[in-house]
Amino acid sequence: MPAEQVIEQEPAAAPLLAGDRIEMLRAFTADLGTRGEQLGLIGPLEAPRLWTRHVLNSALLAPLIGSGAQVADIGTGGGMPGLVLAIVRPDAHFLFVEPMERRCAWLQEQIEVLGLENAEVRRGRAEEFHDAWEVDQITARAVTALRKLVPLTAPLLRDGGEMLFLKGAAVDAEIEAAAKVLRKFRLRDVAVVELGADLFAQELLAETTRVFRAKIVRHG
Ligand SMILES: C[S@@+](CC[C@H](N)C(=O)[O-])C[C@H]1O[C@@H](n2cnc3c(N)ncnc32)[C@H](O)[C@@H]1O
Repeated sequence: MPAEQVIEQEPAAAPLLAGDRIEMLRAFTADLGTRGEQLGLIGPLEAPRLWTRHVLNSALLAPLIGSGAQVADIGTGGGMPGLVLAIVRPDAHFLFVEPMERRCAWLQEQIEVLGLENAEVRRGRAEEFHDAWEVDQITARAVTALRKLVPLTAPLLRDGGEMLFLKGAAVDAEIEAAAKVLRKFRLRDVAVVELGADLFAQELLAETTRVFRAKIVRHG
């Protein structure tokens, strides 16, 4: 049996990003680090980079969430980024869209254990909710490439709503490959935003995060 992985020590940026929600974020991270691999929520090598690569990578998105916004997080899985954002942004409301039953059970358990009042799980694939909702913002991480993610998520957004997708180093190539769907779904103000550069410069965080950001403008 492989040796148990040690959970990464909490980076100095964590309390700065979580503010008075830090204890909640610590409880979630500890639970994910302890049970996440066994439940198939994180890979076998992820515990030593759990804070940096997963939890804080998600929390960095928090300043882009609108106050009072209705947000759908697509493919929440073990909780990234939706559950982390629901913890650090109690002033916004989150729907966790996830097709896998075991992952939904984990997310529901976390909502109850943490006492989160601003989050709900919706079991299913994003396409099952097309035209049923008109949310303000959509978040997603590690679900699929942009050229597939945009058609999956655009019908869930209100006119003027926004996509915020955590992406890796290949984001520019993904945007290029998605040029046709970006036009088809009338996305505007397409940008790649780098988050966490200030914390990185102060050596409080080991990595920055890239976000694909765009607005949908159906009329005009
Ligand atoms: C690689 S995991 C990423 C999980 C989490 N977002 C993260 O970054 O750790 C992809 C997740 O997307 C979910 N998923 C795949 N296709 C989906 C769809 N069409 N709609 C909603 N969720 C989907 C999967 O069930 C899985 O939990």
